[in-house]
Amino acid sequence: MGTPLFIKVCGLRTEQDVDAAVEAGADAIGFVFAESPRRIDAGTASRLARRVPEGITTVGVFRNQPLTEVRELLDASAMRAVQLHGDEDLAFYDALRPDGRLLIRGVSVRGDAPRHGERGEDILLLDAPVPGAGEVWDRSGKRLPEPGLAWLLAGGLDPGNVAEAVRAARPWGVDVSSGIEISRGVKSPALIAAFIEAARAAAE
Ligand SMILES: O=C(O)c1ccccc1N[C@@H]1O[C@H](COP(=O)(O)O)[C@@H](O)[C@H]1O
Repeated sequence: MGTPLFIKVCGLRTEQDVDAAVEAGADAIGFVFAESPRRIDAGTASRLARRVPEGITTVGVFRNQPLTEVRELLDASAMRAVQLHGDEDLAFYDALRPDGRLLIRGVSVRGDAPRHGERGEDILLLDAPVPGAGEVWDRSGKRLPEPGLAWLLAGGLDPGNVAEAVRAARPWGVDVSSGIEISRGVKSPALIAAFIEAARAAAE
């Protein structure tokens, strides 16, 4: 397919899961600071992030939280990227931009998918209506970003369906949370490895 697929695994909470993601070749690892069963505090995120080699992007995930809280948590945990997954407006993105972190805009697609770059984001993430719920959304008839733009497909992906999703939607990258869990909020190193292997194979 040309450029290698960018793979983000999200909602990791333990050393074992982080090590599995690094070992399996994830490009980015997400730590959830938003309201969620996967939420962790800054101290835990900081401890886990220290296990992540420099070339892998650590991502703090937020949803409709105050700017001061977002910035405090990002700084305290030394995240390399920020994912805003709510209704954050352009001013919110503009305020974070000078911090120099990669900006990821997570969008719950209900009608048409938004265009890449409307908030000045580096990466657009298209997700199901309820983030982190493991739901596949209906992509049929939807205008997806053009090839070459940095956008991630998310929403109900798992080791069994990611290959077909990559072949059909041709995303720049993929993001997963529920599909690599054995129960809500509990990741499986085996599923992390299986997901990354299946996604990579589909993109070759
Ligand atoms: O995972 C969460 O609980 C979460 C909470 C708030 C914002 C985003 C969240 N997760 C994001 O959801 C998608 C995919 O989830 P899934 O694979 O369908 O479970 C992914 O972008 C996560 O970053």
